[in-house]
Amino acid sequence: MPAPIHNLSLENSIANQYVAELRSVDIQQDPMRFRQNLQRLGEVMAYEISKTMAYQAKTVETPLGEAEVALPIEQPVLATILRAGLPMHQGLLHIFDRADNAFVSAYRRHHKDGSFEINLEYVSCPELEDRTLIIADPMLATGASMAMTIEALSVYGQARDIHVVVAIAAADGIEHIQRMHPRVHIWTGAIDDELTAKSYIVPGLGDAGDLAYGSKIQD
Ligand SMILES: O=P(O)(O)OC[C@H]1O[C@H](OP(=O)(O)OP(=O)(O)O)[C@H](O)[C@@H]1O
Ligand SMILES: O=c1cc[nH]c(=O)[nH]1
Ligand SMILES: [Mg+2]
Repeated sequence: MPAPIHNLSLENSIANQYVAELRSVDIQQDPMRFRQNLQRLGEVMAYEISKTMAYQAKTVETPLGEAEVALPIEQPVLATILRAGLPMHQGLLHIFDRADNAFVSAYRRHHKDGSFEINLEYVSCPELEDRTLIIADPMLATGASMAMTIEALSVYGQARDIHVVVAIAAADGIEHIQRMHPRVHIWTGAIDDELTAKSYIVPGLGDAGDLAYGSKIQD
């Protein structure tokens, strides 16, 4: 049995407004708002994931006495995939403000026939053994970039829990991750059914990296 999918669109919450604005062809003309909506979604997801973590009772001294509070036992490792993952990563880091961080560069290298392969070139990662790992990337299309990232990070130790956080997941991408990495929890703002011939999510939102940071020369 693969780990459960957490689809935020199944419940009414403000997260649905952030996803709607990310998708909107008009609102996404404002790159600052696009990045901010990704960041806000990262913050919401971090809050949801924080409910699944382990806590321990601690005593906090106030100016007037002592308060009993349940505090997280550990800080997670927050990982992201350049470029498009950066704003969601920042949102996660706002909430898990003492987290360690990992960065991976992965991008699609396109061939003339329309096919592409994922190029994974740069990895920077702390020790992962027995830790909670949260990997953010707004788009889970075929799932190839995320699956390669999980494999690349596994070299740094076996994380106890792995959470993948995305704004929009394609059904194909979810299937790929569940097949390759069944232990991984997927948190998504929405699930879309289709991919184009070039593996863009439909209706999706377009190219998240370009919308956040501008177009790039295709490799
Ligand atoms: O599930 P997949 O089929 O692998 O596609 C998803 C990947 O595509 C996008 O990155 P992209 O390669 O466009 O790089 P960018 O962030 O530099 O735009 C996105 O941010 C994911 O990393
Ligand atoms: O729909 C998609 C698929 C991959 N990358 C994106 O930015 N959007
Ligand atoms: Mg892109």
